[in-house]
Amino acid sequence: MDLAAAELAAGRFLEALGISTDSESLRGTPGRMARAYAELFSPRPFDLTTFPNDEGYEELVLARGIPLRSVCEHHLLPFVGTAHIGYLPGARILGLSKLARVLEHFACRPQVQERLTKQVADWLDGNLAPRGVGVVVEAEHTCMTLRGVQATGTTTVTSTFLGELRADARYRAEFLSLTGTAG
Ligand SMILES: Nc1nc2c(ncn2[C@@H]2O[C@H](COP(=O)(O)OP(=O)(O)OP(=O)(O)O)[C@@H](O)[C@H]2O)c(=O)[nH]1
Ligand SMILES: [Zn+2]
Repeated sequence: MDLAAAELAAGRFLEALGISTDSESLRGTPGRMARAYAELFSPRPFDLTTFPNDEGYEELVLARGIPLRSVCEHHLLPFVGTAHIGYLPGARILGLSKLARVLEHFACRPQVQERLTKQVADWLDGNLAPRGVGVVVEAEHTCMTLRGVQATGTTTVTSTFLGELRADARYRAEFLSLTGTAG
C-alpha cells in the first residue's frame, strides 16, 4: 500500500467532485480517507489453532451473530451485518475465535457477499477437514440502502453448506433453527 499516493488521489477525487479541502476541518480528509480504506483493506494475520477432537464430539459447533463489516467492490461502500459459521468436527476442532478471524480475513478486501460466504466455507473445509461446514451471512449493503434504489432496511442473506451439512437435511435444519434463519 502507498498511503501517500492514496492521499494525493483522494484529494484529487474530492476536488473533482467540487469538495474543497481548504478549511481546517477538511484539510486532513484526504489523508483520513486513505487511512480509513487502508484499514478496511488490511486483514490481521492469525494462526490456525486446532486441537484434537479427543472426546469424539460429533455435533454442530456454531458461532452465531459474528459481527461483519466489509466493503462492496462495486461502489466501495460498506456492507455490515452478521455471520453464523458452524462445522461438524472430524478429527480436529478449531479454536473458536478463529471462526470470527476467518470471516475478518476475507471481509477485509473489496468483496461481494456471495464470494465472502463461499470463501469462508471453503477455507474451513480446506484447512480443518471437518465433516461439514455451514456459513450464513446477513448484511445491509449501504450502496443499496443509502443511495441508488434506497431500499432502506433491506438485508441480503447468503449461505453455503458443504459436506454433511449440505447432504443431510437434519443438520442443515438444525443450523438454520439455531441461527434463527429458518424463516
Ligand atoms: N451480487 C451482489 N451484488 C452487489 C453486492 N454489493 C453490491 N452489489 C450490486 O452491484 C450492482 C452494481 O450495479 P451497477 O448497475 O453497475 O451499478 P449502479 O448503477 O450503481 O446500480 P444501482 O445500485 O442499481 O444504482 C448493484 O446492483 C449493487 O446492488 C454483493 O455483495 N453481491
Ligand atoms: Zn455496492
